[in-house]
Amino acid sequence: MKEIKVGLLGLGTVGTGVVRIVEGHHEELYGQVGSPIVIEKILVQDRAKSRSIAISADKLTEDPWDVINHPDIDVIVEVMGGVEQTKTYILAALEQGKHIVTANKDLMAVHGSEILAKAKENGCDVLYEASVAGGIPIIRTLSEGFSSDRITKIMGIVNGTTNYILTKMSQEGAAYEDVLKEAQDLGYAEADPTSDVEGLDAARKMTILSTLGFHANVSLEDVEVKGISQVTKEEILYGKRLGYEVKLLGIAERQDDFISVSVQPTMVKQSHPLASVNGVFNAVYVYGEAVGETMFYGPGAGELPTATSVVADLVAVVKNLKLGVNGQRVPAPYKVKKLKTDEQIASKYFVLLHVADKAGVLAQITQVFAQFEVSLESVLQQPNPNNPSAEIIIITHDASKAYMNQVLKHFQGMEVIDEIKSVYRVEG
Ligand SMILES: NC(=O)C1=CN([C@@H]2O[C@H](COP(=O)(O)OP(=O)(O)OC[C@H]3O[C@@H](n4cnc5c(N)ncnc54)[C@H](OP(=O)(O)O)[C@@H]3O)[C@@H](O)[C@H]2O)C=CC1
Ligand SMILES: N[C@@H](CC=O)C(=O)O
Repeated sequence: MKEIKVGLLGLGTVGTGVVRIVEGHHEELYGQVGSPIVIEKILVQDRAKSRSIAISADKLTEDPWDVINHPDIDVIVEVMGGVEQTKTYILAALEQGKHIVTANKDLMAVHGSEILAKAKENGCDVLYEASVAGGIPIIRTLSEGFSSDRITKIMGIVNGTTNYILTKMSQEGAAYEDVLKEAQDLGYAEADPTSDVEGLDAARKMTILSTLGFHANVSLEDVEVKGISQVTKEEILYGKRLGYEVKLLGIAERQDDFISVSVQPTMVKQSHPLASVNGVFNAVYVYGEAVGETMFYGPGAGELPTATSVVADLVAVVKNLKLGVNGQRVPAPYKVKKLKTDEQIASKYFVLLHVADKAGVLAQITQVFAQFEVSLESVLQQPNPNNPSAEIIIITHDASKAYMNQVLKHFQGMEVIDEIKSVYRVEG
């Protein structure tokens, strides 16, 4: 019946949600773990800042060591963000035998293996469910639910901010900057939203998911990343007219033992379930050799959805404490990582070209695709509404990335092509 004392690092969007759930769902938590869970001490940057919840002043501290070195605290919940300083705190806490729950994908994507090794050394849990796809329990799903299967593909929308922006641009014709500001005000965006819009946040999450799904140590450098800052309203409209929605997709694929991981704006066919995942919602497709196709859907960011996952991890740590089995389920990648070459990566492509509006141009262009063995699914030529050139929109069949790059390189030297306007991967 001993109280479980928790130290909280951070009382921002997620930290506030954690306090609300620990206090508001007291009965549910007590019922499951058989002990009261109490938030003992909270690290903030500024104790004087006004807060949206009532917190007694003596719980707040600006000194991290008040929390980390607190003798009665069993579990540290890290929801302050940041990488190097945060890593120092977490390693110090683990050395003292304290268990860690974190929502920090930046930290886990870069230093996850070192932190998990330290946890193992000290018999501690490190759980990080909230670090990917906010309220969707995708980490537990991959590491436990699919532990019997061989995962071949993980594909999804794993950043709420960019999905919110793309949805508003697509459905309301909203301007990129205005919607980004809204996402920040709603607490979805990272402290530096560049990591959302440039795809880095999604890349960190895909690093975590592919490491778990493929049992190989995938690092951030292995992920090819492109964000949404260059996506235009025009491209979104073109996509719509042809039956596609632009989504920022994380795609991790495995064939035999070779893997590829990328984050890129993708034209998703409107009939594909990912095309109708809108706003701050995330969705992750997991393909397993045995299970086939599965999809997990839910809110990807925000105070209470994210805190739900954080507190679920806290419950898991406390259950392990009661059973005396902490630190015994640290996932360790056991496969040697082998990355696919560009020749091995295949997908369909959407290509929008501005070309000279004269006879024979289309034939010259399709000839280049044929030369590099890229076959075409559809070709549309129309006058460019803004100038005397013509627009050609091509959707290819599956083509290797290497051949597609050759095609694009060839286009750069062709007089009849004014501009390669857009190139997108296509899914669905
Ligand atoms: N927001 C979301 O929807 C999601 C966020 N995450 C992750 O959760 C973590 C927290 O995010 P979020 O709640 O949005 O962040 P916020 O910026 O809203 O909150 C950060 C909190 O940490 C405190 N803090 C930050 N740096 C320091 C420091 N150096 N020393 C002491 N206190 C510090 C701040 O103090 P003060 O209040 O005094 O400023 C604040 O309370 C991040 O790792 C983020 O990536 C994961 C999933 C979803
Ligand atoms: N900034 C992130 C927050 C959750 O991880 C997002 O928008 O998804």
